[in-house]
Amino acid sequence: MKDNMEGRKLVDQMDVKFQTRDVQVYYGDTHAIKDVNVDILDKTVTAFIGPSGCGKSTFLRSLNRMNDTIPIARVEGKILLDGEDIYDPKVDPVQLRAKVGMVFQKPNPFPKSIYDNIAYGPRIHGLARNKAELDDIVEHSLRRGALWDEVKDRLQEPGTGLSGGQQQRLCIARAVATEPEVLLMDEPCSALDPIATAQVEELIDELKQNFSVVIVTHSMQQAARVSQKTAFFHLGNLVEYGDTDQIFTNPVDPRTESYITGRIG
Ligand SMILES: Nc1ncnc2c1ncn2[C@@H]1O[C@H](COP(=O)(O)OP(=O)(O)OP(=O)(O)O)[C@@H](O)[C@H]1O
Repeated sequence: MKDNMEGRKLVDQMDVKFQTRDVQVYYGDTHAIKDVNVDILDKTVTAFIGPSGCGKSTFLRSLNRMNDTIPIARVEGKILLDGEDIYDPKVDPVQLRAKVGMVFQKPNPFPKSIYDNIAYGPRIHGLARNKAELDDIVEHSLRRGALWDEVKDRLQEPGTGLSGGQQQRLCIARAVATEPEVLLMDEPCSALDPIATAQVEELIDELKQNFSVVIVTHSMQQAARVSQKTAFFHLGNLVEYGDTDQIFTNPVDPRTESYITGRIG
């Protein structure tokens, strides 16, 4: 991987959320992720870009062990979150996913009320001692999801009755309700119209004040708008990682340049 470290200030260890070292992911005999070494920063939006099938989602899912749910998937190498190996047998994947939340391509609210969509995670993780505390978490999370004003008078209505963009903000609010440290987003706007996309992008910009956000996107415009760091993947390799401005204006690797200028992908 060509990492343009020259001139870049040395990153303080405190700023690093994930360190990945020599990460490989296999699906049976398919080697989907090859030797990926990257540091993902706190309070930063990192975009994963690259042509279809290059491994963006696979690598994203390895960061909260969602690949564990795919029987033929195998992860090798080290993935450290705040210095702790997330694949250590002592780590409970359910607790890990509360710390490393995920938002998917298609909004997927539970078939429950708006309130219960948010309250579900805090209830199972015992984050509220009583109803008043749970109410506070629900309100705070919906505010963080930029949805509170639109739903505060209908919290008992089904989450599935909201518009697509509102459902996606509900899913983001649900993910933040368990007080995660990282939010993984796999093409979170691909099912949304331009107005809902703009709202979610604005929200991502706010979320980075409190979280490390990693977003997979097919839209280079979106990567350029929302992220400060960009990682370009190609055929399972992390080809280039650096400041988003630099990746889009002055890529080091010819494969990155071909992709951003539309010659591959
Ligand atoms: N569940 C799975 N079982 C077997 N192979 C898989 C599975 N998921 C992904 N793959 C393979 O792993 C490789 C990487 O796929 P992945 O979905 O991570 O790429 P991607 O860059 O996210 O693609 P896209 O942009 O199209 O979503 C591909 O060759 C894909 O066919």
